[in-house]
Amino acid sequence: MHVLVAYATKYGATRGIAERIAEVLRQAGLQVTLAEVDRAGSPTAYDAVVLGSGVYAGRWLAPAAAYLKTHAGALAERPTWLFSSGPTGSGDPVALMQGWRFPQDLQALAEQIRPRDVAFFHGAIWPEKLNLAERLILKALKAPIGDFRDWAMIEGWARRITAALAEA
Ligand SMILES: Cc1cc2nc3c(=O)[nH]c(=O)nc-3n(C[C@H](O)[C@H](O)[C@H](O)COP(=O)(O)O)c2cc1C
Repeated sequence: MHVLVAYATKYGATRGIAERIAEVLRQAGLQVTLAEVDRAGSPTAYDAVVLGSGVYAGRWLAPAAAYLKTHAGALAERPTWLFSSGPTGSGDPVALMQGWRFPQDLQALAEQIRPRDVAFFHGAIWPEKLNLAERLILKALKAPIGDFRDWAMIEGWARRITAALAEA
């Protein structure tokens, strides 16, 4: 079973999450290709796909959104899992983002693809990497600064993927 773990990242937080997911899948004996989404190629080369993106102003990064649009048909034909990396701060990510779970503009596509699950993980913000506009936005929003990625939550989700694929 060959699984693609593809991601879009601006500052590396989502890459780290994708790497951890890939590690858990490999430990379970799956063949895994880990790739930035614009280098991932078609989903038709894989038996299953895990696709994730960092969230900016409520939207996925453009390369991840484009991949979902371009390959919706192929993704619908194979087990697909989607995840977003976003909120900083402790507590449930959906509660932290006032009920937000997945980009509004991609919801119809996601319904078409029928992913096995759609996860929303805590993200990470490294202020020194941000441009001035981004720093000002985060200051105005009073967003907590730091690495809030919840590795136990991420690994648990990845283990559920391995369990589902073992049944497939
Ligand atoms: C300017 C800016 C806007 C952001 N907007 C959102 C948002 O709307 N929703 C959210 O959950 N997280 C938001 N975040 C947090 C990022 O999604 C989070 O830091 C994520 O882990 C970044 O992933 P990346 O480093 O892979 O790009 C924002 C961060 C920045 C810097």
